Amino acid sequence: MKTFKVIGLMSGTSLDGLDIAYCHIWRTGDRWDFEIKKTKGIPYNNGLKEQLRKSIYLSASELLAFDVKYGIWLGERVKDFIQSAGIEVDFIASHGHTSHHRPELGFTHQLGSGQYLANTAGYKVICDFRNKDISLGGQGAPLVPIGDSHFFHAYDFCLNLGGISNISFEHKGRRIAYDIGLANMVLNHITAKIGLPYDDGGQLAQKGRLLPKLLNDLNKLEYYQQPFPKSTGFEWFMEQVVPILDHYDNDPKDLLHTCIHHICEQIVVQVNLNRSQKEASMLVTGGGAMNGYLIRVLQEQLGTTGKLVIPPAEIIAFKEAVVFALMGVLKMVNETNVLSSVTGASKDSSSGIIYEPQ
Ligand SMILES: Nc1ncnc2c1ncn2[C@@H]1O[C@H](COP(=O)(O)OP(=O)(O)OP(=O)(O)O)[C@@H](O)[C@H]1O
Ligand SMILES: CC(=O)N[C@H]1[C@@H]2OC[C@@H](O2)[C@@H](O)[C@@H]1O[C@H](C)C(=O)O
Repeated sequence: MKTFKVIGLMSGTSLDGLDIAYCHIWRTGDRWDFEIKKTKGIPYNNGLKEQLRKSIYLSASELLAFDVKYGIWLGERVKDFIQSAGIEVDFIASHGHTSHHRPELGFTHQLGSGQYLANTAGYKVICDFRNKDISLGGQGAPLVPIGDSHFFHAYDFCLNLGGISNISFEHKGRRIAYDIGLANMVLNHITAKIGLPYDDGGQLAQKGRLLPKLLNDLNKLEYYQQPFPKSTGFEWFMEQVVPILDHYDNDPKDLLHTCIHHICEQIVVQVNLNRSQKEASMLVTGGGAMNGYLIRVLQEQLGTTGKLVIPPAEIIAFKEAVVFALMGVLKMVNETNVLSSVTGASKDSSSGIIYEPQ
């Protein structure tokens, strides 16, 4: 069976930068397996970070122009990566960067023109992995659970602590997954006010005190009561969460401390609801796995029957890029890469649009 040599590209909601993962991916029985060969994280400079953050407010023509510009930027970064690594590549699978995500209105949009990316890098590109699922009535997110079922099925739960937290697990033979709610997006929002990109290791949060009223206000957010399938993101954060935070003029340490307790409480609610056995292992990835204080609070709240597994740094940071590489492979072989059990679509799909370099 062929081994695919693929570059996966991911730019997540926390806006820290572009993740590039070059992997080998091959079939083994009913599942697929992977090996990460080389990775690179390219932090966004402040200008690009702001442009991406504000892309939701652009006019239609500005958005389309930025789509092209960012597609070319992706292509240039990948071209440099391939040249300096001297690697053989079959194709590029690109998530892009989500500017708009409104499944209830029937659309989602990831920036980074596939055609311009293909032309600039000089390789075939597969992108736009979310829209087909939305057209089938799904949330178009989360998509990474297909990777959990192939690559990380040994764990009872997979938890990703990115800008938003999401969880994935098997239930009666079907994979279920959804966005739980807040994670680094809210923590970064608080540290931005004191000029820090993030709270390294959760050191500031650790020194803070709990604000019970804020904790209660956050726990009461309507999103937490919604049944899955569900997904959320930046729009929800800006519209529902920021107005709550605006009422609190407290020491950032106390805000961070309280938000970490809130993030962990919501995770534990979901784990306890979906635990089928007393002992449960949970793989933790995404930048939040580097937040020592958050992980400590989560472990305390889960108790001794919940075993958190923190994988090597490369998996923590690049798991999503690796899974988009897998999604590209599955599209190329016409196998399911979006699970309707996760997204709520009317059927599974093999999603992604293919662009040949011109
Ligand atoms: N050493 C650290 N200490 C505390 N937090 C950290 C550390 N390293 C990374 N983070 C947090 O992780 C964030 C990046 O996480 P990640 O790259 O998983 O998010 P993302 O992929 O952009 O989000 P999403 O998966 O929601 O799209 C940073 O913005 C920061 O908040
Ligand atoms: C629409 C969108 O970009 N959603 C992201 C976002 O960031 C985390 C969470 O919200 C998740 O639903 C998703 O990303 C991951 C990669 C996913 O689809 O699995």
